[in-house]
Amino acid sequence: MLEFENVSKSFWTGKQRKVILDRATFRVELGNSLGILAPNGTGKTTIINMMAGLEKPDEGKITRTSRVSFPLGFMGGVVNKHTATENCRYIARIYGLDPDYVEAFSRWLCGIDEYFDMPVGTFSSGMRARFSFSLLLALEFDIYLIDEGMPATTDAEFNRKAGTILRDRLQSATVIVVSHQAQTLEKFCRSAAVLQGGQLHMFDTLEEAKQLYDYSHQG
Ligand SMILES: Nc1ncnc2c1ncn2[C@@H]1O[C@H](COP(=O)(O)OP(=O)(O)OP(=O)(O)O)[C@@H](O)[C@H]1O
Repeated sequence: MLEFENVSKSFWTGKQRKVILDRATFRVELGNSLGILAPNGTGKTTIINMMAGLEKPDEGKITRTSRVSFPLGFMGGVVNKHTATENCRYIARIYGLDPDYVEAFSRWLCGIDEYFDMPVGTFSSGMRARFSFSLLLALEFDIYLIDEGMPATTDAEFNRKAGTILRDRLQSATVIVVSHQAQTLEKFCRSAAVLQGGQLHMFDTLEEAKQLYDYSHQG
């Protein structure tokens, strides 16, 4: 379970206060994957980062009773001057997992051959995306956090392999996806929410959420 209680977050831009969340309260239960619809620039990344514990709320309480992933695509825990192998093994140890397994799984899924033993700083952006996604799937979480859908890699073979594993994982795990597009959420989510005026409005179905979203933002 992941719960926000009266969580507020805003940024001061130098001119005005940009409100992301205003005393928002909601809860995500295991087994009930959630899609959050929000237009660009309204705070999707900030909310996902707060869920992951990478950013703190200004006020309120965030409770995690399940293993919550880092956001898909997040490279903050990866050290550029170290190889993919070293990074994998180090991160596996942090999470108390078997480094041999995590390394072997990421190496296989990533499919970047000898680059896996080169410093991550030498990777192309596509390779970096593949590496961070492979690493995320090598680790075991109860709740996976995804910002704007699958990473945009141009490698069809990788997208197919990673997509299949992610779908399998979703049989037992829960996913929270934030996106500005309802289409991205269709593949993953049972229920959906719309971010509006600093509140998350929760709906039982994506269809209901879409109606509010289309009406408010596109209509
Ligand atoms: N540290 C910060 N200081 C000031 N403003 C910030 C800070 N971080 C984010 N913002 C602002 O808060 C708003 C929300 O940012 P965020 O990155 O969470 O939005 P987003 O919905 O993920 O955007 P996008 O879809 O464009 O990636 C933006 O206007 C952004 O400029």
